[in-house]
Amino acid sequence: MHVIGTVGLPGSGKGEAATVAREDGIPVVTMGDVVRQETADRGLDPAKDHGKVAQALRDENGPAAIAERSLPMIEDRLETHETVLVDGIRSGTEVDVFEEAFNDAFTLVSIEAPFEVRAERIDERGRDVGEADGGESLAARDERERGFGMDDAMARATVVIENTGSLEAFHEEIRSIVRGETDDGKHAEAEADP
Ligand SMILES: Nc1ncnc2c1ncn2[C@@H]1O[C@H](COP(=O)(O)OP(=O)(O)OP(=O)(O)O)[C@@H](O)[C@H]1O
Repeated sequence: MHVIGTVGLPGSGKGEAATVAREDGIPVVTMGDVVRQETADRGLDPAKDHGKVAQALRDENGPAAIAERSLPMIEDRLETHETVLVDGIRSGTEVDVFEEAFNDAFTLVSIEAPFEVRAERIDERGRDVGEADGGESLAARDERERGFGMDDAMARATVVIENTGSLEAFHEEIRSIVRGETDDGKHAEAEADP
């Protein structure tokens, strides 16, 4: 069993990492899915009302609410898959939830790139889909994510990927992590033991 969580500021490459994992047959659970499911369960529109419901979940059940609700989804995928990727972790409190649930089977990966590199990539991504990222500036999004506790979450990572090279190089790094070929310092003994 291996649960890999990714953290990183907007445009760092979390979505790319999730795509690479899916292509490798690894199920991806995103915190966004949890919020959209809850929004639908409350009879609201997942496309419009997810921000409101994310806030309501935290107000009603505390800062770990969304991570806690993702646990049954993750456990369900682990019944049929050795590895699951969790996308969208945003705070140290959420990291606590996964470390408590999965102990040494949990690896937190921080994906990092400088502001200018992320800004350029988000700009390119916007052009691909024909729209900007909701009109909110990257600096404002960074600020909002940091407000949730992203810096704390990133500081807890045991694997750090500098996503400053080519897309292909990044894909290779992610593939090696999801295939369990990268040593995060926690699994060394298990790997050495045949
Ligand atoms: N190494 C790279 N080289 C070139 N482009 C990249 C690289 N890594 C990511 N990208 C591109 O940069 C953009 C941002 O990456 P991605 O969507 O994965 O970020 P994210 O962390 O999911 O951001 P957000 O939190 O805003 O959704 C995407 O268009 C992605 O394809």
